[in-house]
Amino acid sequence: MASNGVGNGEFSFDNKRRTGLPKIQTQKTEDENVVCHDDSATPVKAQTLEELHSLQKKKSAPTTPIKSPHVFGVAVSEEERQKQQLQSISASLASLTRETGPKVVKGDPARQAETPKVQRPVHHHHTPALNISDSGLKFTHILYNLSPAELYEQAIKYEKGSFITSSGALATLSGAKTGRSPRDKRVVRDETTEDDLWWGKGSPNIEMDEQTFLINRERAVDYLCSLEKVFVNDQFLNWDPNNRIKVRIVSARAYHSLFMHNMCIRPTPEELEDFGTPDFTIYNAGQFPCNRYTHYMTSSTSIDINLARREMVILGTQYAGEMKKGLFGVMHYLMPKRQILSLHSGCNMGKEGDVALFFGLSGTGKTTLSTDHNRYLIGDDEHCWSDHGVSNIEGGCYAKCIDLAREKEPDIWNAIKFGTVLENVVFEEHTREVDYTDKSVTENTRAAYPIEYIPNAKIPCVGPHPKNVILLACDAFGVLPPVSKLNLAQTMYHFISGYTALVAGTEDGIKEPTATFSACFGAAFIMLHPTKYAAMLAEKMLKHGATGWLVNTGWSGGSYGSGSRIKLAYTRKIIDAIHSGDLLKAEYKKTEVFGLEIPTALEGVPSEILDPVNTWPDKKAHKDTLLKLGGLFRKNFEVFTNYKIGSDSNLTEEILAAGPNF
Ligand SMILES: Nc1ncnc2c1ncn2[C@@H]1O[C@H](COP(=O)(O)OP(=O)(O)OP(=O)(O)O)[C@@H](O)[C@H]1O
Ligand SMILES: O=C([O-])CC(=O)C(=O)O
Ligand SMILES: [Ca+2]
Ligand SMILES: [Mn+2]
Repeated sequence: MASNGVGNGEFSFDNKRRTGLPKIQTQKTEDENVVCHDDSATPVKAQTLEELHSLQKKKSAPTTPIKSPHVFGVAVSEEERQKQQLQSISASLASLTRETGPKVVKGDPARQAETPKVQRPVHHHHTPALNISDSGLKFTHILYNLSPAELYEQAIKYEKGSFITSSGALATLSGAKTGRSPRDKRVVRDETTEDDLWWGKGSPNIEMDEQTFLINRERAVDYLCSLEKVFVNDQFLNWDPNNRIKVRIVSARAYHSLFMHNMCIRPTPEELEDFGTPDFTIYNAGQFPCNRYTHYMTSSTSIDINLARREMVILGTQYAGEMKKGLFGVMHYLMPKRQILSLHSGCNMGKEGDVALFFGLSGTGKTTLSTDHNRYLIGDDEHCWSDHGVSNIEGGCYAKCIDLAREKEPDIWNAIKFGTVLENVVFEEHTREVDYTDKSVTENTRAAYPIEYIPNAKIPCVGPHPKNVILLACDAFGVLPPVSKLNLAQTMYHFISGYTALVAGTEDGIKEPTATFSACFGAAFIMLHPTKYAAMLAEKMLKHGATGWLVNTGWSGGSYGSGSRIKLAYTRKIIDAIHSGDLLKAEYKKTEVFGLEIPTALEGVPSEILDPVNTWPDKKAHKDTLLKLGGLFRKNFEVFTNYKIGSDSNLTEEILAAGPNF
């Protein structure tokens, strides 16, 4: 026992010769001149609590002009600029059957002090009383480009299911829909889109007419204008400054506003001053259903795109991903018109400037694998490839959270902090610790965060031409090799096929994997025929000498149920070897049926798993499954056999020959 004089079962707090707690000093000591009187504090600069609170805040940046604003070279006053901005928002919210837009005013109606006293409509001219609706008699309060902190307050105060989690993220519920509704996505078919777009079997563009669009638009706008307040976000898409698109998002929920704040590119205060008229507008009236008696409406949900009007209307779903992916669809139309390829892919860049693209359907690993601590993240989901290189379309990431673990995905884990929207997760009531394994609300739990929350994000999110094009498939059949090197024709074959096999609904016990084929790894978002995008990709890969790879992030050692998912650590080793160039130099052999070139050895990955047949205990079962998958690929490709890809019929024939052979 320590020789501090305290022994025999007694304990002490330190090793000084003391027998008990230090005495609390109540007497003034000589060297300290501490005064403890209540009246010693500096006087309060306010007479009332209200006044005191008003001292907390100073005017914030977005409404403060940085430089004197000009319109057509003529200086306009700040007051005039504010008026123009409100006019623009009122015009966005205008019903098409009434002469004027709603009266709009900035600020939260609950905070009267912040609401300007101007009770004067934006449009001064006298409008016939006949055309005024009830919602036209009142002001619609505009919560314009609020900050994350302001949006947190709005969400927590007014939206059920909004909570701050222990790491500071905003937990929200998206309501009845916890995923996208592709069967309710419609596009207006008019003279232009008739010829431009891909219609009919296999196309994601379900048609609607202009009139029906206007009915739904009116329904959304009337709903939004009937509210006390609406959120308006003015933001950008695409980091390529020459091909940037201005988007306006009008929504009823702080959740939607914060989600888009994170996912689109955030304008600087200066950029906001010059914003002007948006190129595209979303009306998100997600809480309000569409009218089933309206032509074309097959459910209470409708996501409607009108390219001519440059508008999108959302009714009957609050899932925020509809906005993100709806805009992606728009980019899939606008960018190819400018000879720019739009891609459903992640993208990152090595220290040497080597860029890699990661294609794949939902859940195959775009976000997980592009978020790589040793590389710069350009983006996780939506990119453009132009003559100048790649650019991210978005300003944020949207990561799957199910079974998220700090050790496996540290950068994503750490990005879930203040400002991040956490959708549909379950958390401990008291500590607010999120349980990422809990699927009670949905398996599709998600985190949306600004890209700069990833420490090695490449800002601005642009990079040179890709060196590697990695096609990801989560093959729950367990027959595709963990990695294969592809020639150009094979890359095109697999790009057009867009294969993955996930296992749905784990609750009801083991289910058969179901193959999904989604052209260009994003058939739900493309607007033109898949061969148009494929031809552009082939041309770009050839021109810039990019190498194609097929990586199976799914099963090994058997199909779902008997085998297991390939360890993320192994997939990361494979990806590292692609980036470093080591894999290009490896020794290869060809597989049966799919004719894929697979490496015989790769550092950090057990050699036996590189050829799936080695990992299957039942060789016959392996062969049967391989043939079954080959058959599914073949059947899926039938619809493409009559199309020419690019100007070269040689490439078309090569692509057709690059599929399974048996
Ligand atoms: N070997 C593996 N490789 C990649 N991801 C894996 C692997 N094993 C498990 N996973 C898990 O699979 C999921 C991949 O999802 P990810 O968010 O990357 O999908 P995504 O391709 O970005 O889809 P979306 O387009 O829907 O956002 C993650 O939850 C990840 O942890
Ligand atoms: O859009 C979504 O909801 C999520 C996503 O990224 C995808 O499905 O590709
Ligand atoms: Ca993703
Ligand atoms: Mn995606």
